[in-house]
Amino acid sequence: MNESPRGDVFAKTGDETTGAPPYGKIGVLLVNLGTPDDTDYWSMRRYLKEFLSDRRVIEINPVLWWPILNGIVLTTRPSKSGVAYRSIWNEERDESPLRTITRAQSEKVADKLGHREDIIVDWAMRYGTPTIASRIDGLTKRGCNRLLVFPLYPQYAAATTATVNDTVFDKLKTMRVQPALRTVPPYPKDPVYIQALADSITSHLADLDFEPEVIVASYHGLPKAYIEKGDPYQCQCMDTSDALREALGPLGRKLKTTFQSRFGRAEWLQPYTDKTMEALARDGVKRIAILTPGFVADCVETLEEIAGEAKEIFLEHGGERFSFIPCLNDSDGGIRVLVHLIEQELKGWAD
Ligand SMILES: C=CC1=C(C)c2cc3[nH]c(cc4nc(cc5[nH]c(cc1n2)c(C)c5CCC(=O)O)C(CCC(=O)O)=C4C)c(C)c3C=C
Ligand SMILES: [Fe+2]
Ligand SMILES: [Fe+2]
Repeated sequence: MNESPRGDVFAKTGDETTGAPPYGKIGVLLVNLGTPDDTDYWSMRRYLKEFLSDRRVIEINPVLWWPILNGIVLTTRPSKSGVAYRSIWNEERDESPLRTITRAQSEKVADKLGHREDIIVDWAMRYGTPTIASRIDGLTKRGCNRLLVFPLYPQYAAATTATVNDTVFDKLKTMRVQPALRTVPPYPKDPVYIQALADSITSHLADLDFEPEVIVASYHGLPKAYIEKGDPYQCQCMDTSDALREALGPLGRKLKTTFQSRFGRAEWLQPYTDKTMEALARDGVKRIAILTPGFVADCVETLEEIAGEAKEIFLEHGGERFSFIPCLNDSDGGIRVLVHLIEQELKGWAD
């Protein structure tokens, strides 16, 4: 670790006479939500336990939540979620799509910033591996005394963005020599992000053999109570949809916003995606396309819940054509968004 009392006096490329580590680089750390290491009961349970023990995610009093989590959730949910993960698992690499795509994003962003020898790009997961702490250790060992953390969420929720930042701050608390720190803020209306979404919709629709009557923008849900406590998440999702509608021109009139992935019995943000699928089909809508603009990478929530389950619901209730528009992932447009935001946040550090 970079914890020598010599701190800032290290030479840029390391000190050959004393063996002091290199110094003077900027670390960029992309962080997504996380993912289980495997789909069996115990791997799923370990992952869900870490995730659902996070007080930024489940805000119920822990004395009340602990017996529910250990008595009900962790006995039933791991098997159910394991089935969902198995249906989308990347068999070739034996890992979840979220991990494959996040790694690819990190590698492509590193390529794009390759002309900058002082920048090192890496990735981590908030839950599961690679951990944020291990990757901060890695970056500081490689000479990063400045760190830009990028929580991969366009819209801010305490359950996602804040918990990534908390974990970074917790790691820094343990370090004698801390790197200087910046975090990438949410970017719900960023023009490069909005244009990339609009382009991905128009190019996807151009390849379809049908014209959708409705285009659904489905965001991950959040308990309504969290919004009442101050999360700007719902407003930021609406901001994204409004900006996207404008960027799409006349096609934008077809755009409808919904919220997916309700968890537990409390009320979550509405309209719910699954109920909307049913209602649209019952109202006679036959053809839809659906995108998930709040997800930077495809994952179980988009590939299984939307491309799988939501499609089934729509078709079962009388819909005829359904097309899922993938996340921006490591597409040229997706990487352009990430690089643009990184360059914007590095101003003054790396111009
Ligand atoms: C994109 C933003 C996300 C918000 C906001 C969010 C809030 C949130 N999620 C849960 C519960 C679960 N989420 C699960 C998976 C999951 N969630 C997000 C993103 C957001 N979550 C992603 C990217 C993923 C996919 C991870 C992957 O590996 O593919 C799961 C696990 C899957 C399952 O069992 O269904 C749960 C559980 C809560 C409670 C919450 C807000 C309070
Ligand atoms: Fe989630
Ligand atoms: Fe889900």
